[in-house]
Amino acid sequence: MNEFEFIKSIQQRNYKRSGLRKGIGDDAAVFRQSYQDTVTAVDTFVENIHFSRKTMEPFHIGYRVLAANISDMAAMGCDPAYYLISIVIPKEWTEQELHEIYQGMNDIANQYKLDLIGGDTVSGSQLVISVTIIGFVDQNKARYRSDAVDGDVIFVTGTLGDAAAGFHLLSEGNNNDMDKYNYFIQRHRMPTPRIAFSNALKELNRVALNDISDGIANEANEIAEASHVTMNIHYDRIPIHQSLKDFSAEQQRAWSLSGGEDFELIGTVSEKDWPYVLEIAASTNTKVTSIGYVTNHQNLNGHTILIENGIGKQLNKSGYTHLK
Ligand SMILES: Nc1ncnc2c1ncn2[C@@H]1O[C@H](COP(=O)(O)OP(=O)(O)OP(=O)(O)O)[C@@H](O)[C@H]1O
Ligand SMILES: Cc1ncc(C[n+]2csc(CCOP(=O)(O)O)c2C)c(N)n1
Ligand SMILES: [Mg+2]
Ligand SMILES: [Mg+2]
Ligand SMILES: [Mg+2]
Repeated sequence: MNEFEFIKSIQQRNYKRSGLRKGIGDDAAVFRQSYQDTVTAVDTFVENIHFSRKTMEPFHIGYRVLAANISDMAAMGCDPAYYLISIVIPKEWTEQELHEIYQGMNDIANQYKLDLIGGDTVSGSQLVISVTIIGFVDQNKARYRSDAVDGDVIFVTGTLGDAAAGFHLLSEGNNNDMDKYNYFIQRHRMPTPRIAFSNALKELNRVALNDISDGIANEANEIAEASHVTMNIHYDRIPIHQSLKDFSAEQQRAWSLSGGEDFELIGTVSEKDWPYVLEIAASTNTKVTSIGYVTNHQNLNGHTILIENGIGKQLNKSGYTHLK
């Protein structure tokens, strides 16, 4: 199959979004959206950095790369609508495997009602998939890392450390572990971006949000820096899955604080709005946990404090980083 046949084979027959004027098939895509703000992000997924043949089936590669991008849209409080795929394909990858990658993307795109509207296909020595995602949000309702203020409640969705546990099991586990801890493996391969929850918060005037791709130690600090506040987090309030307790205390700690790739949300809201957040959590079937509070401490602003046994210590960025 040549490049052009490949593009034809991955093209959607019908588009879901009414604003689309031109999808795949011209020099660029065209969409129209007159009254909302447009939100866009790009993330890249590289063989042996983000996944390996051992950790992911082709279907999961597609699913996971789009999930990461949808999660950034959740972190912005916006509704994702369109995506473009740039793919570098090594010759070792079969036609069948490539289609499975696209089936993975298609699966999650259908769940979140996204249209694939363009991309680029080239050959190369390593599988690299880059996704550009485009979404829409009501004017002035995009959620920024810079919106946390003194007195806010800090919350997270879901449980943390699941994806890192899954990655550990896929890399080092035996067959028994794979069955017993299938939940963690699924969470690594097929994360759940929290779009319904974050979009349902749109009635609130102010929410600070960030998604947890590198680990809460990173993302809490990103909010602290952007908002010039101190983030205070109780270690024993960080929600973990019951089965994570089967692992050592060191593993639980490393995975829940800096494992990354959970694609949960960390956010802050005023104390007054916290009961409303809990209502939205219930109505969108999303686990949400309060893990601490925001303060304004002149010399600690821009930092995160982790409180354990009543003692607070600075929690430095410790998650995954691509450049040393
Ligand atoms: N090479 C680059 N050129 C221009 N802007 C960049 C580049 N890399 C990152 N950015 C920008 O820096 C900011 C932070 O990017 P970062 O990738 O850390 O966020 P993220 O996508 O939420 O994290 P993750 O990649 O872990 O999902 C974003 O505004 C992003 O667009
Ligand atoms: C084969 C393999 N090796 C290592 C990891 C771990 N890993 C890779 S990138 C990343 C952080 C998010 O990256 P980004 O900032 O690009 O979103 C983490 C925790 C993996 N998933 N697969
Ligand atoms: Mg991202
Ligand atoms: Mg990024
Ligand atoms: Mg992000």
